[in-house]
Amino acid sequence: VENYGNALRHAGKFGGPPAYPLVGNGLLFINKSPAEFLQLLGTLIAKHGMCFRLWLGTQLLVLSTDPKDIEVLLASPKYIEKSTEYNFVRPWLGNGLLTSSGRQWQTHRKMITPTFHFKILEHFVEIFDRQSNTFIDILRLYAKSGETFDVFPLVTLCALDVICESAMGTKVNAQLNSESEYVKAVKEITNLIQVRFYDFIIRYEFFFRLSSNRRRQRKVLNVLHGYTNSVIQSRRQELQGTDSPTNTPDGVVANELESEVGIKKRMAFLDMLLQATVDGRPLTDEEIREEVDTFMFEGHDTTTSAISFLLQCMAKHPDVQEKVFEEVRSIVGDDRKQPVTMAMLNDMNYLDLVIKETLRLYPSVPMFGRKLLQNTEINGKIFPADCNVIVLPFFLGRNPDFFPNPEKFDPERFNVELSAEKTNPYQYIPFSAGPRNCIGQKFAVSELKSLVSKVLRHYEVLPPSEEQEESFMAELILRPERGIPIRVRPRVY
Ligand code: HEM
Repeated sequence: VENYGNALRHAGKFGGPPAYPLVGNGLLFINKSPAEFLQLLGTLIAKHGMCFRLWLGTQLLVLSTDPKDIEVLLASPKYIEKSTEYNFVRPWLGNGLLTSSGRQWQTHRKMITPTFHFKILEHFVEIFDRQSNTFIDILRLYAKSGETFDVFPLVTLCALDVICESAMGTKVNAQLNSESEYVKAVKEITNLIQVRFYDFIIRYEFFFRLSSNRRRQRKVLNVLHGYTNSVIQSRRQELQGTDSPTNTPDGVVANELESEVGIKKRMAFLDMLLQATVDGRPLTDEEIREEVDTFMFEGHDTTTSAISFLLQCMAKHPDVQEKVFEEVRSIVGDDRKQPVTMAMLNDMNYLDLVIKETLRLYPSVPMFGRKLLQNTEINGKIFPADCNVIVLPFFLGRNPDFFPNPEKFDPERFNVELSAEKTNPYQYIPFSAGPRNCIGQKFAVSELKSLVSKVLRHYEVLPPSEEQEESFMAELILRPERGIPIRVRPRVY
């Protein structure tokens, strides 16, 4: 109550739509579909500017697309507490890297950072390459028929295969077996979390606990945590050299590489966690599970969104597609079976620009938030204690003051001379910035390059037979409301 009074006092200085006692601006969001929600935010930004407040019930949100404020917020190690919305993912991810704060976040971030060293990333390139081969095989059917299809769910399964193998060292074979219990559970949990974002009632823990969603969530979490826990147990035993590979609940052999003669032992993210220490002690099983689950979530939904929109951009802009293909061909050659190496991916400079431009228009994380723990002055404004500051990369990327002619898809904005991301680093933040930026950025970009270059080596990506208008849902990640319809046809060269 004290904080509510304090927030009320200070919130008056921020502009924003008229708010009513207790419900605040909640009524604005009632009966809106997720797609309408993002449009509504756009309208509010146009009306109230780069920094304004919203009341969701008694919760104060300050929405920011002002790079100056965002710089203060993100560059400082002081403001690392995440906003209220992150509580919705806590039942699944606990206090993993995305959701934790304070000392736990600091020590874990320090421990996990070396895992993303470029030398270690090289081990994952083989996984990217192999899983994109499966993806190519699956597309063959659509290339044959020439029909329009939604590529989004296919990309989801591929990204899930990649992250499962990279994070846990196990194969769920999602692309070949989308009926797997684990795969279905991942899909269901992300749906259950997303509903809470927009449902004015079950945003509150009290009402959520009374809802049927809570019971469903419990069941799904049993599957998810059960799987991760059993993989952790079997990996731990193997590392101690006391046991042979164990079967996981999906009947998947958790570890199959180590014993094969001549194959270098590849470390999954999990193996590194099992050997790491914080404050001189090994991690508990629970801490390990939370970090692995965090990677499972952060590491597949985001890349799915990025890869899908990237493929859509290829379909819409054949000239750009042609240029990407020519670059890939000049690096990898004409043999379609040639596996791609990290060195080759690093050489794909034009594809880099294309990825940057795709993430400007379609940032996989369209918004993220921080909670301020005390009254905080930022550029002369007092942000009250307990308020949630919501940063909106989606609208930053579409602001004509920052990116002239923003609707135009133009990868050259990011070339060495124009270098749109360096001119003001806080206008372009698809991976966030500062100490709490995306730890998986390099992993993600390599995965994107690997999959998209493989697709272009086999297929031409074409627009759907009937164009449709773009419509987005800003959920945990940016999703197309009606999927990503494309066509493919075998590439001749
Ligand atoms: C195109 C793909 C991706 C995009 C656009 C992206 C974007 C982001 C953004 C904006 C944040 C900050 C979120 C916040 O402040 O709450 C973040 C954090 C994070 N990302 Fe990514 N991400 C991507 C891929 C990945 C991948 C592949 C992984 C893991 C393999 C990953 C792991 C993480 C983790 C663990 C955090 C939390 C870091 C921390 O709080 O210290 N991300 N990501």
